[in-house]
Amino acid sequence: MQKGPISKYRPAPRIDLPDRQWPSRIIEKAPTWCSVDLRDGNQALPIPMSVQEKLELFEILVGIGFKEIEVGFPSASQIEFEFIRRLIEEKRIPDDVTIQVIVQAREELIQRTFESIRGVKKAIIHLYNSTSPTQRRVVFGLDKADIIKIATRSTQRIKEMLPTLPDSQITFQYSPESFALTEIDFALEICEAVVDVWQPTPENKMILNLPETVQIATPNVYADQIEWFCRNMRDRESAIISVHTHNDRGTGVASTEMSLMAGAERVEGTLFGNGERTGNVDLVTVALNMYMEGVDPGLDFSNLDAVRQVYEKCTRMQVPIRQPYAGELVFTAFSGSHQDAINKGMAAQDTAPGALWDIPYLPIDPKDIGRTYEAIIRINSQSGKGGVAYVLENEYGLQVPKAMRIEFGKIINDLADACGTELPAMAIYQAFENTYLKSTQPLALESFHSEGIDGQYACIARIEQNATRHELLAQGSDPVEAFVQALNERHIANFSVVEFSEHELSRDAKKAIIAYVQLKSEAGQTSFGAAVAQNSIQARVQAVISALNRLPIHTYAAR
Ligand SMILES: CC(=O)SCCNC(=O)CCNC(=O)[C@H](O)C(C)(C)COP(=O)(O)OP(=O)(O)OC[C@H]1O[C@@H](n2cnc3c(N)ncnc32)[C@H](O)[C@@H]1OP(=O)(O)O
Ligand SMILES: CC(C)C(=O)C(=O)O
Repeated sequence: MQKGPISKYRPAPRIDLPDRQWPSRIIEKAPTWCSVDLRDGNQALPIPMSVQEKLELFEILVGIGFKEIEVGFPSASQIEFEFIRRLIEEKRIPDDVTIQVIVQAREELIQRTFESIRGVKKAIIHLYNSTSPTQRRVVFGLDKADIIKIATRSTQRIKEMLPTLPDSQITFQYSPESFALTEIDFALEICEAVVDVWQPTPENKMILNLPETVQIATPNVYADQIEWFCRNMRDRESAIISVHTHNDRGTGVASTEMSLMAGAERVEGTLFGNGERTGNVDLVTVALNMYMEGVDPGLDFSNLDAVRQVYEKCTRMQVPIRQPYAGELVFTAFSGSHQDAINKGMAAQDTAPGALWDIPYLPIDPKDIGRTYEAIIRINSQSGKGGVAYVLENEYGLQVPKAMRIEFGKIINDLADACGTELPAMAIYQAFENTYLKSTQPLALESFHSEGIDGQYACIARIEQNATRHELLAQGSDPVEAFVQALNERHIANFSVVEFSEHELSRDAKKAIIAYVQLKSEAGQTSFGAAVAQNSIQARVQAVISALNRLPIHTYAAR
C-alpha cells in the first residue's frame, strides 16, 4: 500500500445538493422488490445454476413473495434460454409475478431475448449499457452522443418489436450501468433520451434502474445522486425509480436504505447478497431491517433456514455465520454479561399480543424468522452464571436458585477453561449431575422413613459414611427438619439450613421433584446441594446429603 500522501486514489465527486431532504426522511413502506438472484447472482457463480436448480430457486423466490424476478440473460446461454422457456411453457409463473429478462443494447441479442419470452403473460425487458467516463473510453471508445445512440437505438428496436408479442404485457426497464460513476447530468441526459423514445405515461410507466454497479463512495453520496435525479428528472410521474446496489465497500444495505429515503421506489438485489465480487445488496437484510422498525416488508422470511438451505444447495455458496439475520451465530451470545441481560430480558418480556419486543442484544425475535431459542446462549470460557442457568433451564427445565448459580457458574467456567472449547448443553448438565445429583461421598442415604402425629414427625434414616452405617432417629415439626435435627444431634454434621427451593420436573412423561438447598456449617461455610426424587420430602433430604458432601470433610465428624 502507498503511504500518505495517497496519490493513487481520490475522493469520488460529490453532488451539489445543499438542501438535500433524504437525511430526515424515514422508510415508511416497502418498495417493489425485484430479485436478481437468477441473473446477477447466477452470473457471478463459479458454477452457474442448472435449469433444475434455477427452477428450484425460482419456486423459493415466489414463495417468499417476490412479484418481480429477473430470471436471466436469455441471449447469454442455452441454459438461460431453456429455463425461461420452461417457466413459460410449463406455466410455472403465478399470475401476480412478472419475470424480467436482461439484454445488452445489441440487435442480435434483443432478437433472442424476444424469442425467449414468447407466450409470457407479463414481462419486464431490461436494457442496459454502461455510461461512466471510464467505460465510455475503455470499453466502447465512444463519446457521450454515441453512447446515447446505443441506448436509444435499442430502445427504439425493442419498441418496434413489441407487436411480435401481442398477448404479453411488457414493461420496459432501462439501466445506465455504472450510474453511480457517471456524471449525474449525463446520467439524466441519457435516461431522458431513452424516455423520449419509449414515451411512458403515468398510467403506463417505465422503470429507470440507477445502479451502484461498483461502490466508490460513502452511501450518502449515492443517496444524493438518487435525490438529485428524482428532483431534476422530466416526467418524473412516468417512471419508477429503481436502485440496484453492490457491496464493494460493504455498504450495499446502507446505500439501498438511504436511496429509498432519497426517493427510490423499487429495489433490485439478491438473497444473502450473492452477486458479482462482494455481491449485490442482501435483500433479506434490507427487508428484515424494515421489519425491525415496524414496516411490513411484504416478503416472508418466517422460515429463513429453509430459504438458506435451498439457496446454498442451488448456488453452492455458503451463508457466513455472521451474516445479518441468517448467519448461524447472529442470535447467539457467548459472553457472560450479554447472556445475563438476555436471560433477564426474556423473563421480563411482555408476551401479550401486540407487545413491543424489547430484549437486550436481540433486536428482533428470532422466532419471527423461524430461529429457535435453544441456540441463543452458548457456553464457553467467556460465559457467566446467567448463561449457564439459562441453558439448564431451557434445555433441562432446572430453575437453579440465584445463590447457587454463582457456585455452579464458576464450576462451568473452570471446566470451559480446562477444555478450551465450547461446552454443549449436555456437558453442562452432566457437570450439574456429577456435582450435585449423583453425590454419594462421603455420605450416602440408604433409606428414609417418616411418620407424623398431631403435627409432630419422627424420622428413621439410614446413612453410610465412609463404609460406616448410621441409623438416625429424631423428631421435628416436619420430616426434613427431623432429619436435619438427627444429623446435628449425632454430630454427623453440624449445620443449619439457609434455604430450600423445589419445583416439578417432567422427564419422559414422568413427574419428579427437584429440590435445591443451601446449608451453612457451624464453621460458617456455605454449601449447595440438589436432588431429584419422587416427592418433595425425599428430594429435600437427599439434597441435604448432596450439600453436606460438598463441605470439606473436616467441618463435620461422626460420633
Ligand atoms: C453490470 C452487469 O452485471 S451487466 C450484465 C453482465 N452479464 C453478463 O455479461 C453475463 C452474460 N454475458 C454473456 O454471456 C456474454 O457477455 C454475451 C452473450 C452478453 C455477449 O457475448 P460476446 O459478444 O461473445 O462477448 P462480450 O461480452 O465480450 O462482448 C463485448 C462486446 O459487447 C459490447 N457491450 C458490452 N456491454 C454492452 C451493452 N450493454 N450494450 C451494447 N454493447 C455492449 C462491448 O463493447 C464489446 O464490444 P466489442 O466486441 O465491439 O469490443
Ligand atoms: C445491469 C445493471 C443493472 C447491473 O447489473 C449493475 O449495474 O450491476
